[in-house]
Amino acid sequence: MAHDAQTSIYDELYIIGDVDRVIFMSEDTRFHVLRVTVEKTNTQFKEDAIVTGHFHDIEESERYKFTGKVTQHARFGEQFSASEFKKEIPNTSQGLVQYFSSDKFPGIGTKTAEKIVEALGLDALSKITKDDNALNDVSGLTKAKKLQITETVRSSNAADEAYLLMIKLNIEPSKRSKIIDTYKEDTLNVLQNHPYQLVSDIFGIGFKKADQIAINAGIEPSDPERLVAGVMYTLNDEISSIGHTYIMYMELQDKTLERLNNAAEYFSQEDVSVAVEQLALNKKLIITEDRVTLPNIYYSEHKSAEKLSHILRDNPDEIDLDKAKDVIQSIEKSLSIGYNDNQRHAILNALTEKVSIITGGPGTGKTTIVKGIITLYQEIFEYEDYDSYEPKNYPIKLVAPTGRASKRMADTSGIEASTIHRLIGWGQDTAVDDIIDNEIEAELIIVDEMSMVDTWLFYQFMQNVMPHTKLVFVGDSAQLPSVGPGTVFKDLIGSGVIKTTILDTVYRQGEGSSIVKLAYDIDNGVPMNINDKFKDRLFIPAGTNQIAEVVDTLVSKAVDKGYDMRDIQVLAPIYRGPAGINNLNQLLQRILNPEADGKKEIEFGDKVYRTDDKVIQLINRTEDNIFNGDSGIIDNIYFKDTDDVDKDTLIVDYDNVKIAYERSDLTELSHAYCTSIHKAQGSEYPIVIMPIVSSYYHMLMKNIVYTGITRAKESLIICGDENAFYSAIKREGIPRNTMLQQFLQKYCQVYETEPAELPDYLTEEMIENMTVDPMIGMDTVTPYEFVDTR
Ligand SMILES: Nc1ncnc2c1ncn2[C@@H]1O[C@H](COP(=O)(O)OP(=O)(O)OP(=O)(O)O)[C@@H](O)[C@H]1O
Repeated sequence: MAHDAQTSIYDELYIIGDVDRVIFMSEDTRFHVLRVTVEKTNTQFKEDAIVTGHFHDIEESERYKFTGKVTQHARFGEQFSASEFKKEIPNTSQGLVQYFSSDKFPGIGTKTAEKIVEALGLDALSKITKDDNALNDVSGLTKAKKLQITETVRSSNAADEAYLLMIKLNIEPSKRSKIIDTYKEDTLNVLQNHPYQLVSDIFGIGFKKADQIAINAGIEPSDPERLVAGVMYTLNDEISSIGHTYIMYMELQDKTLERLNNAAEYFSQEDVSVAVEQLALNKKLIITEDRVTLPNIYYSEHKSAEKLSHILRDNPDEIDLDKAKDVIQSIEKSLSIGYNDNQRHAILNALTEKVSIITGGPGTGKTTIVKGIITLYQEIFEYEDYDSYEPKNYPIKLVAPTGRASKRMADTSGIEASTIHRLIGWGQDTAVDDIIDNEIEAELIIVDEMSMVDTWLFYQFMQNVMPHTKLVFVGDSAQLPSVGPGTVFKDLIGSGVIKTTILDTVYRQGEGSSIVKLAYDIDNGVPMNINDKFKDRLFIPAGTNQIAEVVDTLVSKAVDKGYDMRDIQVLAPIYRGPAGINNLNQLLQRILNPEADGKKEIEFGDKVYRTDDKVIQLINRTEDNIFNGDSGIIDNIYFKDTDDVDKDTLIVDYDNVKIAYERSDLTELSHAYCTSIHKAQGSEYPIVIMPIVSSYYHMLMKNIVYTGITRAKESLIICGDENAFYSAIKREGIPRNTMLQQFLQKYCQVYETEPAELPDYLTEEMIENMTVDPMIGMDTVTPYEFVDTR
């Protein structure tokens, strides 16, 4: 059915027909499956046809012309897949009467419809569209009715026209409806005259797309709206792709000009300055000295520092230190270990300081210290038996930024732990930029995996901490920074205003782990030979094109030896290419969960999900307590045609919690045989297989390799190119510009006499009314994944 460019216009396949029934419609993407009674066609469909496609507004009983191609569906046979559709304007009296008496025009019956057609003739619709007074010739219509008919005809025309234009402009189907719903009758005007508005109003339409639309609409590249959108886009891009919380004014100017002046000098430095100042006046961005940032980010860093300084200012209650030391001794006895001095200080700091920090690499005793802190609090403050409390009333709260990390905390401590989101009540109805107001009742909050906490999440957390609550932040500052902007953990440590314990004695090495030693050597820049053999780690040389084969062999062997697929995790830093996550997932699915009788399958995009597949959740699903990066197993798939369900449904089992996904939710899932190192942060696996090849070039960085390695508990296999490995461990990530450290120092030094203040225009209301996405850390896209690796 393919047509070449010269003949396609003549050969274009079409069906003109009446829509009998809308069999399926996805609210999200507006993908429709229709049964159509064929009136006229140049295809093989004689009486009726199943027509599929993305349509904005299809009405049953209406006549449309669909253009597209004939496709073969695996289960349902031949269908017509439409790329364009257009309402057929009724061109007979009877058709027009039917149209005016349809549900579209409530209160108009056949008689009135006949009068309209009689008075205006066959071009009634075009007359009504063009002439406000067209309906005056029709007797018996009230003024209100005339207005209603005119508006309905015009908005229906405008929506159809806008929809057709969007198809021509190559705007994705899922965005088309959002655009029409946002701008309504103004859609055409926005698309033709103000396309740069889409960048800030429609999530997922970036500057490049708006630029293309503008070119097609004949808008000059020197248009002032293009400049304003370019500045905002550049600022957002720097923040989301690198993780900065601000960018230098000069850099913003240069980068904006670089982006906008590609073929000619459309704008000067001065033009950019004027646009930046105007945006600042309109409170779309904040300029402080020579820095520029987004209001919500500036506000988050400011407010977090202010709140921390308030908490730090209060002196904690007097503590019986002798008793505390005795309790620590008894903990040591019960655990059969002797805490080292650093560890002991870390435990005591949790009691004597309002806020304290514990940072250390794997195996340095962070978990063991957290256990000690909990017992110490229980003994000193004589808490009742844990089981006698409702978990939400227990005075100690354990939290982490991911579901998996919080589950680990609960497992190792024996008391309930939750995600930060859950603790503060960030739920289903919470929009991304809502400010949460939900004070946490607690005497002590311990936050683990702090390196994963970004600026916005930290702000949301801090605002809900009560002034008397003590805080302990635990993490490994050598790990990857948060996905969202900022380096919160490093800034808290760097500020010097919070008592920090750096743990540097590794205990897991004593248990014979060379994986931990490798991680430390990488962090400390110790020379090494990756080819050295150890019982728990291995390096296998391979080129990019051999990675799939090597991974195949390794995984097949592990499965033969009886390992479960949940024990083996392949980690890669990029999605595309032969050694990318997507390709490795396809391969691993074939090995670990092949097609088989009795296994149900559902196709979605270019993926096939099968029962027993290992999958990963890609965004936070707070209402179900399932988070970005959680992985589970497909438990079952139900089809509406054969099972007793309204919609096709896929059930994923996350450690015995079963979550249902409808088709439209499947964008939230991916296969998890191979995942990105970013998504594996906060998780640990018995066996990690980590390819490192030169084609990962942009992602070959020390903290990425370090984070991947430290996910392995028992065995680590690195396969790839040793030079790629050595260059990666020498390369630091791009440093992030942040302000939290500085704000914290400023607040803590001046607090007693001269509290620093937010600019008075920067209020919570303003943040709530912002249109800029705050890029919260749990987004599906990581800063590094923006990098084009081809
Ligand atoms: N002072 C100590 N003396 C002896 N063993 C210790 C000491 N501190 C910790 N350990 C042991 O070292 C091992 C690692 O400790 P722990 O799990 O607390 O480290 P961690 O920093 O939480 O590691 P990871 O981040 O990898 O989970 C445990 O087996 C623990 O019992």
